[in-house]
Amino acid sequence: MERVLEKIVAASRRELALRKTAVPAAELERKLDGLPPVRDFRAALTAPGMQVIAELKAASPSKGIIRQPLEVEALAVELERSGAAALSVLTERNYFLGGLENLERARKVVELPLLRKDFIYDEYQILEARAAGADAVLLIAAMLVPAEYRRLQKFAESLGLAVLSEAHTAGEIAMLLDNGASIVGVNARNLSTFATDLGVVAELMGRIPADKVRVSESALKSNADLKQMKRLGADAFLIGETLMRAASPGEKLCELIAK
Ligand SMILES: O=P(O)(O)OC[C@@H](O)[C@@H](O)c1c[nH]c2ccccc12
Repeated sequence: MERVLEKIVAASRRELALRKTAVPAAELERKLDGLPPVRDFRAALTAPGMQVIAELKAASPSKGIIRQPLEVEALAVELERSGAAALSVLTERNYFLGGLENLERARKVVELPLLRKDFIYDEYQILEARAAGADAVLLIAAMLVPAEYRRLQKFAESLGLAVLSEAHTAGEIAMLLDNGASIVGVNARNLSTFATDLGVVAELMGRIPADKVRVSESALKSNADLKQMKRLGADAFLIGETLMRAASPGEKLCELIAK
């Protein structure tokens, strides 16, 4: 596993142990019974037109502070009104200044499907995601061996959650497809260096069969970028920084998805 990723996961494991003691899994499971049904993330991404998963992100390891304070409710409502297909909410605390509470806050104000964006390696995190109002979770190929990936994917599906499976190399795409991924994201960002290269997405998108949902992730800055990725087969786009740096993220989204 790569270095930055390793540090993030190590910090996350320490915190997870504390959360598990504070709120046992059985308690979270009881909470799930009273929840409204999961919203259809997959359907949102495959609707006709330019479908964007708009990401609420306050900071990142490579860019430092991106948007602070993160006005979760205002941003969620504005992005929904401006045509986002779904929202991605960063919940990693140490490097992205996110939190599960941001997911809960977004859930209260929008009807859009929500993705828990985090570094997931444990079923407990998937229970937390559903309890906080998520409709989908991210699973990152670079940090999971196939058996772990399969186990977490099955668990998410058993709760009705969709899984966005993320790859950065041809080998990772093959692993995900061999293990039953149906929504596959190609991340332009290398998680060891955090450098981005849209060329990687352009090169790899064609390796995902058209019966899968194909998502172009990271480094999308313009309407032309989205159109290029669409031509290469992308069904949907995951966009964080370009929206979060905009004075008006809603206007920026309209500009990005214009015909
Ligand atoms: O801000 P950008 O370049 O538009 O990227 C968004 C999203 O793809 C990125 O935040 C991301 C993709 N995969 C991740 C895994 C963990 C943390 C973050 C990510």
